[in-house]
Amino acid sequence: MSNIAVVYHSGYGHTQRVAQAVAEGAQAQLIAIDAEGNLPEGAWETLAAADGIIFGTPTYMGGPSWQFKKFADASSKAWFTRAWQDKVFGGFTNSASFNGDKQVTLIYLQTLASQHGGIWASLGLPPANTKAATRNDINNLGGSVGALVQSPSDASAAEIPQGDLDTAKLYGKRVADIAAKLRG
Ligand SMILES: Cc1cc2nc3c(=O)[nH]c(=O)nc-3n(C[C@H](O)[C@H](O)[C@H](O)COP(=O)(O)O)c2cc1C
Repeated sequence: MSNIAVVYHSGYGHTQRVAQAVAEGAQAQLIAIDAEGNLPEGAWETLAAADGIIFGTPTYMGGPSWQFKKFADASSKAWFTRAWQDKVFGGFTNSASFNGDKQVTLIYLQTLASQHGGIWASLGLPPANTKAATRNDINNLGGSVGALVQSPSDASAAEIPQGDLDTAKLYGKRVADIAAKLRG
């Protein structure tokens, strides 16, 4: 059993639902970045104590939300002290379009983890990309770096495709399992 924290921002609730799925898979603690880009009381300590950290943000204008970026910049304090060195990291993003430039966001999250000296966990799931594939399948969006989720622009958080949520949950479990193995 490992100790994982999922730290995420969500402007309108879609990414929050994804974060809950990831946290369920990882048996993780959820930390919400608020609308001002700040963390709740005690969250930096929780992150410092975690074996693994999973980042989550919607893709806004081809990158992370500014609130997530504010958190990332504030993490430079942890960077200075190498507080997150050798932790396991993962990341997920959610956006309205199938592509929507989500990959740019994931690469940003991977880079942030690498700046901190982290060990990045890939998605580790094959794509469902045959003619028979549906949005209920695991990894129908065909990601590899982290978990991708598509919420149609007119869909509520309750209408996120089940396959993407299941993918997010499996990814959370993968990050937790890797962290447990590394902890020994
Ligand atoms: C300011 C803004 C920028 C957005 N930019 C993109 C984008 O670059 N690509 C995309 O596919 N969707 C984009 N969207 C759609 C959001 O990613 C989508 O609505 C997502 O589900 C929002 O997640 P949230 O409810 O957690 O905030 C954008 C939405 C907003 C509000």
